[in-house]
Amino acid sequence: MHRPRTRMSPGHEGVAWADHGEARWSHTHTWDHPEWNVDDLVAAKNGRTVSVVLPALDEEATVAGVIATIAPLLGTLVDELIVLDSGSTDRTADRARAAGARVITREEAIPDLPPAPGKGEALWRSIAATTGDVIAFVDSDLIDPDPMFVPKMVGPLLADPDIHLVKGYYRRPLRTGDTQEPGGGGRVTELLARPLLTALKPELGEVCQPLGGEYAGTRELLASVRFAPGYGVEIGLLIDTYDRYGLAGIGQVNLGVRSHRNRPLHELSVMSRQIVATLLDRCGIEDSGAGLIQFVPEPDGGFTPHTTELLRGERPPINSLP
Ligand SMILES: O=c1ccn([C@@H]2O[C@H](COP(=O)(O)OP(=O)(O)O[C@H]3O[C@H](CO)[C@@H](O)[C@H](O)[C@H]3O)[C@@H](O)[C@H]2O)c(=O)[nH]1
Ligand SMILES: O=C(O)[C@H](O)COP(=O)(O)O
Repeated sequence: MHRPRTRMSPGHEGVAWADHGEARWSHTHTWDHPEWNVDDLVAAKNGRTVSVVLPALDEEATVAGVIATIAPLLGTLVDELIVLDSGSTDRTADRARAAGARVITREEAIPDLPPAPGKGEALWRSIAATTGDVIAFVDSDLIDPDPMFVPKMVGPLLADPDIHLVKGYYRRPLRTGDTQEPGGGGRVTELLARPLLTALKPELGEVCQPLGGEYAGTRELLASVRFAPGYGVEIGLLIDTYDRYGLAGIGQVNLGVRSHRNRPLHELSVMSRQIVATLLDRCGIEDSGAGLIQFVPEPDGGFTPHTTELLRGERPPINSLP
């Protein structure tokens, strides 16, 4: 496969863009109009294998729909498709199996170690449970994802040996009740992650969706980095990849539109607290470690404080396990 074309247009005046040699990273490592097809990618695999991992916690409503968009690639581009069940108590596992995925629990992935809660733990264990040279992650709460999500994400990894992490980016609608706001989604991304990243790691300000759950990486990278707990996992992986390989090791690909189950604001606050903890840690800034206090409105007009503690317990690189 030829190196895919880059199409991110410039014109962001006033932004201190990172120079990547002669060309800016946003030109050389951003695929705004990816044009490769599955046959191109199969030819580019060259003996390498691709695993797709769907982390899932109680996603019975959507998991089968996500699998249905990826299962047709099994045996060609995709060599294995697993759902890493993060402790679901609903019918996620049954539905995932019926749709054509292999379901692996956290305990099965690494039997000798009791599982911790959170998404980071599920992804970390999935590295041990899969064998692909390239691993693509797709959230299992997506609604009508495009079947080209995985082919688009793995393209740069198969084409360029210097790239180790490819983040998807997209338009993000926000659904509230019966209404849908086309560009209203990605609230934590836009209000917290991108501003804070720009302040502390300005070169990563060019990454459109630092938090998005659709990304792919080489096993070389993913087995050799630590995994942050909970929802800190994406920001941790992004910064750790940057610190190891620089921007040259990262790519991003336009996946079109991504809809998912939009969480209520109070759940996103807890997610944000976890992300802040990992971001500060990766930037060498001390965090108080305090849990987030939220004020729950009561029927009588008052509020009750409720604290959510931070998830702790960074996981070491999988390839450092005995
Ligand atoms: O303990 C958990 C929590 C979540 N999930 C799964 O992880 C995926 C994403 O979780 P979700 O709660 O839907 O996250 P979002 O609200 O969509 O948050 C965004 O931002 C997070 C922080 O970067 C990322 O982890 C998400 O992938 C990204 O979509 C879903 O398939 C979940 O079922 C688990 O497997 N275990
Ligand atoms: O990635 C994010 O910013 C959070 O998952 C919130 O996304 P949403 O605003 O689209 O629900």
